[in-house]
Amino acid sequence: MDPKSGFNSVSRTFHSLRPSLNLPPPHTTISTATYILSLRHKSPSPDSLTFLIDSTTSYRISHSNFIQRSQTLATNLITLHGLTKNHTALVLSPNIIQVPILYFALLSIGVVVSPVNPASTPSEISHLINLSKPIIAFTTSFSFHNLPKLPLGMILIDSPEFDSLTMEGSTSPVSPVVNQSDVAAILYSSGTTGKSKGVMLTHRNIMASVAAYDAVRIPTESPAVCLPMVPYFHVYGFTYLLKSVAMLETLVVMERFGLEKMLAALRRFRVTHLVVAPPVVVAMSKERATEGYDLSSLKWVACGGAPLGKDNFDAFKAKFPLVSILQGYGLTESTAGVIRLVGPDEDSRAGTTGRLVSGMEAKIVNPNTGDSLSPGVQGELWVRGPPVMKGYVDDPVATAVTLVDGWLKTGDICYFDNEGFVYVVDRLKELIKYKGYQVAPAELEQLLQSHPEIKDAAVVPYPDEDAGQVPLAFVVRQPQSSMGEAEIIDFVAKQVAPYKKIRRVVFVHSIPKNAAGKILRKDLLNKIIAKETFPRL
Ligand SMILES: CC(C)(COP(=O)(O)OP(=O)(O)OC[C@H]1O[C@@H](n2cnc3c(N)ncnc32)[C@H](O)[C@@H]1OP(=O)(O)O)[C@@H](O)C(=O)NCCC(=O)NCCSC(=O)/C=C/c1ccc(O)cc1
Repeated sequence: MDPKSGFNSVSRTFHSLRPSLNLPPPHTTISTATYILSLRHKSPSPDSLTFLIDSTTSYRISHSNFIQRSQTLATNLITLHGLTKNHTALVLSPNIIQVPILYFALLSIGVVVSPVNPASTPSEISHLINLSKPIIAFTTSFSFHNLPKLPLGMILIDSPEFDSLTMEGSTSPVSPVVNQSDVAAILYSSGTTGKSKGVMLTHRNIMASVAAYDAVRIPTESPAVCLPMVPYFHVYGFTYLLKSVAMLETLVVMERFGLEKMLAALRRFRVTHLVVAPPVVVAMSKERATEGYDLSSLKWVACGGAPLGKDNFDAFKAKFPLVSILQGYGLTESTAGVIRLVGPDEDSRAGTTGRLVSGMEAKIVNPNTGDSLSPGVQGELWVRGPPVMKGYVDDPVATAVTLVDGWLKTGDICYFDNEGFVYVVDRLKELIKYKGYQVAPAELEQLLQSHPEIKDAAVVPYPDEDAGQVPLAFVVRQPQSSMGEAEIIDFVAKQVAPYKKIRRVVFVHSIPKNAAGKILRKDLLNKIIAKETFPRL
């Protein structure tokens, strides 16, 4: 293996250059929660250290109180609500202080956590429920009306009843035997096409994700104060908050993004680590956007979920030269970040998303020939290692297409340089990334095609300065139809979560397809970008 790039020219595989993972032997019975608690002894901070701060009320929960509450909750969920190992619990909530307590409690008793975006519509939620078959739901007073009845009902986590469940009753931990190979969480991803799929992540997958942070942990004089401005219902926020338990960090919890609210919280709580998707970096970099805010505590911005353009990186660095931007790359299917930049030494490398995290291998594969390619050559990124998912729930076909001999085919076109840094250059899979969220064109196309006045439709990613990409629809109307753009946008908006909304419509006479009937999305997109106008094609 070349020690500089990590490339083995015989196996044609890239290997991680980071320190190795510290995981228990795979057959030991241990839950993610117990594993995370075992990592905490490495930190010098006392247990009385604050773990959670509600950014609105400033209410605080210490690390020791967090553990106590999640253990009390776990016991009560078993004894009072009949939850047992291998049940699935749906969690429909924005980022509120109760969510980390709930996740940790469920993981400790082997109940499968299944978090869902609370902005989802009832029909989207029904689809996810059909996949993961939860027995109980945990939600808030704002979202409960979107849920159907489940066998063990629902618990409102923003209620006094939930507070009692976390504080009253036995604190003696209940510990069902949990195998590392047991499913710990089902998160949702579009995969490469169509409707959402349930991604099964095992306890070991999540342990590996936390262990990768642990392997490169940099000792700090005072504990990190982190503000994850990403949703806890996606894998990025989900794993970030778990690693913050392991590393005895402080988490500032903010329910919804607003630039000024976020800047005020950064200043007030002396945040050192901000965790975001690119639109937040773009918003902070704009002229005068941060005027009047003392952000001198900020040391690191972790940025993932979508690529951060070089111009955006440069604009941020010009404004905040002392803040390190550490990009990362990961998928729900890889239990979040599998490629990351680490430490201040690597942050000056604009354009790269980092190096393979501990324990990972990768290949760059020519999508046409299947050949594994060398450093400097572009191809599809395949990754293999302990955080790679078990598979998609009840979907052996999609699983077999995506996982080949343990290799996860990412659908992203990348290359490695001679020092093991990865550059993401294009996307093979047909996905739109709106503000770091996945939007599957096929799902929107099916909705459009269900309208009686629409004869055919295609949806493509259209570049957008603030959101990264927005869904743009090409629509062929029925001959007598005179429906307009607003009507079409509204028709779709009523049926999908807001991040999936169609943002622009172009009327055309036909949709270009190949001989097999596959929409030629790139052709449509290229025509429009070349012309920069929206003519009838
Ligand atoms: C903070 C963002 C960037 C911006 O927030 P926002 O502008 O308020 O928008 P929202 O995303 O909250 O909501 C989308 C839309 O829905 C609307 N909305 C919202 N909730 C409502 C409501 N309850 N009622 C009504 N309207 C509403 C909201 O107003 C907004 O409308 P619009 O302005 O038209 O876009 C937000 O979009 C965001 O957190 N995005 C990140 C998503 C994310 O975590 N993606 C990661 C997926 S997993 C992954 O890729 C992992 C990568 C990874 C990589 C490296 C690692 O090391 C680790 C991990």
